[in-house]
Amino acid sequence: MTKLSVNINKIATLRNARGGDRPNVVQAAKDCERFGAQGITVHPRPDERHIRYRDVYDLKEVVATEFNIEGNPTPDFIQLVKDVKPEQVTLVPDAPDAITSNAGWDTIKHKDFLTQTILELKEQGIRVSIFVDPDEGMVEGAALVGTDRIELYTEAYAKGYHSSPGQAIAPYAKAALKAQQLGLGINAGHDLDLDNLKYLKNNLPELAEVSIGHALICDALYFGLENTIQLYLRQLK
Ligand SMILES: CC(=O)[C@@H](O)[C@H](O)COP(=O)(O)O
Ligand SMILES: NCC(=O)COP(=O)(O)O
Repeated sequence: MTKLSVNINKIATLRNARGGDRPNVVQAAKDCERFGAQGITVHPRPDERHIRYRDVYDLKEVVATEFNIEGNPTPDFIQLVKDVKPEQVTLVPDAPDAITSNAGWDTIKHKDFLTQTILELKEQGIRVSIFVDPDEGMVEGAALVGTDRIELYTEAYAKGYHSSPGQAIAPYAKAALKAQQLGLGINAGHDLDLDNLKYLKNNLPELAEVSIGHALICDALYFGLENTIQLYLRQLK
């Protein structure tokens, strides 16, 4: 079974546009769960342009499914994660000024940093995942730094899917097989949508979880949040 974790960053983007509390991020998380989401993902960024650190503390009080916090492991982020103790943290090497996540970890170059950080978080009883490109060498490096899971960065897959699905999925299938052989759990995310999700799922049999935000919230404008979550869940059957 592949779990759907809804990334609610874009709900916070909308709220922040007016400075009030509409839409309410905590209520949105509860509703996503009520509508079938099996997890809630947030990716607080240092400028708090969408999810704020305060939201993460508030969400911890209500999220009843799997809470996944993604982000660059700066000292502030590490402290937040240690305070909140989510079920899963996903480490992402995004620059503070990046519009969105734009690369996976170089697990060889950052081996010492990742090893130490992952150990620190695992000691808190938190499952750790790291964001990686679909590259077998990077997956081997991920196994060496002690992570529980990897999250395959799917932007390249999403970009290539329409012109050549087979070509787009090939490196992901290889990377996933390598991860499976090394005993790593496999998550995936970034730019997944109603068009490309089923093919990804069908080709990565061990896929434990997808986190989806941007496209899902856009779809919800047209189909409503409940229907949209059901549509995504259907792609994962
Ligand atoms: C790691 C990843 O792919 C997502 O967390 C994505 O970066 C969402 O972040 P934004 O909502 O800031 O684009
Ligand atoms: N980890 C990926 C994520 O949380 C959502 O990414 P996107 O669907 O907003 O591109």
